[in-house]
Amino acid sequence: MDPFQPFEVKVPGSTANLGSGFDSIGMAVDRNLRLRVSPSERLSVTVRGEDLKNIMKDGDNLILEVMRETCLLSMKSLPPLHLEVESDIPLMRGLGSSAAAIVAGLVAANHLLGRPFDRQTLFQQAVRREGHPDNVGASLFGGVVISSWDGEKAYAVRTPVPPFYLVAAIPGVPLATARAREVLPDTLSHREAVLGSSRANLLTAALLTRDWEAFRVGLMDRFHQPFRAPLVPGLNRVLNEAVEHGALGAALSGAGPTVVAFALDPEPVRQFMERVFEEEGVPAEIMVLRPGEEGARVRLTDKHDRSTLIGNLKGARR
Ligand SMILES: Nc1ncnc2c1ncn2[C@@H]1O[C@H](COP(=O)(O)OP(=O)(O)OP(=O)(O)O)[C@@H](O)[C@H]1O
Ligand SMILES: N[C@@H](CCO)C(=O)O
Repeated sequence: MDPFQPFEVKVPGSTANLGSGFDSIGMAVDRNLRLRVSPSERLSVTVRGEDLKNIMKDGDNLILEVMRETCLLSMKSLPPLHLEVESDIPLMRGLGSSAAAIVAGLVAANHLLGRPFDRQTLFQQAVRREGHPDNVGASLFGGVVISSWDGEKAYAVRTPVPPFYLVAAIPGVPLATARAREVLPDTLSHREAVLGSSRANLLTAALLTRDWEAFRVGLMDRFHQPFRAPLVPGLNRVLNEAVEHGALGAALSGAGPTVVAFALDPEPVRQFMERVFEEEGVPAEIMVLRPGEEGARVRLTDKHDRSTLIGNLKGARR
């Protein structure tokens, strides 16, 4: 591989499902993972933040794994390089941290390889790696992405960003997606499936037309939230009461435990969410977010850009 100029990949986090759009609808949010890549004599990784340090396994991590796999698709191996990872996407909270890491690894490796893969190909790879298309679609393309995956091929349509805020209650305790998927049933009755899919159809139309009454109803999910509610204190109260406090509606964000309400005026909803989680005795950070317009981006950088990160983790595997 040719010597390369240092670069940065910026990838947004995301909220997936939006209630009834289970494993299909994702929306980018204004929280980002930044991956800086520069030439080096040996492979090393620097991360910022305790959360990220804790997920390094023997100096290895998901981003590196994906970069290696992507290089192998081109029959190349990863050159020695230095990676710096910084992220304000909370880990294992339902805001798409794993999808952002996967997309960052794919986009970075593709850049190093001279961009042999187009975005559609990267999307297919990302979906395969994540196991569902909603978060990775939003992280890669930005905006609201509606997709479908049959286990072999994924289809995605990017739609315009809605004008609302997201009020997110992010509990202090993580919930792994794998755990939150274990509680889902293997089958649903035909009646339930028809109701669930009609809600998702309504949700899609409402997002496109900004019909907020249809949006409220469309958010009401039959596919996952009823089964995950016992794992997420505060969820049912927010789902049932947020509208009375000015929200357009509410949903579990991704696999949780973050609960998100959508609002044109976020302040009354923020106060309501703060109260709910306090009364439930669940420490949670309440954040007001905006949908993210931009998907993953590469920017060439210089040495100066790389001086801000701390915490060198040595011994990354080659
Ligand atoms: N910046 C990162 N670098 C390396 N690995 C990461 C990074 N962010 C997340 N991961 C990996 O993703 C895992 C979290 O994935 P998980 O699907 O459980 O949570 P999430 O993606 O935050 O939530 P959700 O999928 O519900 O939005 C972490 O344990 C770690 O292995
Ligand atoms: N659609 C996924 C998103 C979380 O990664 C789920 O709800 O399990």
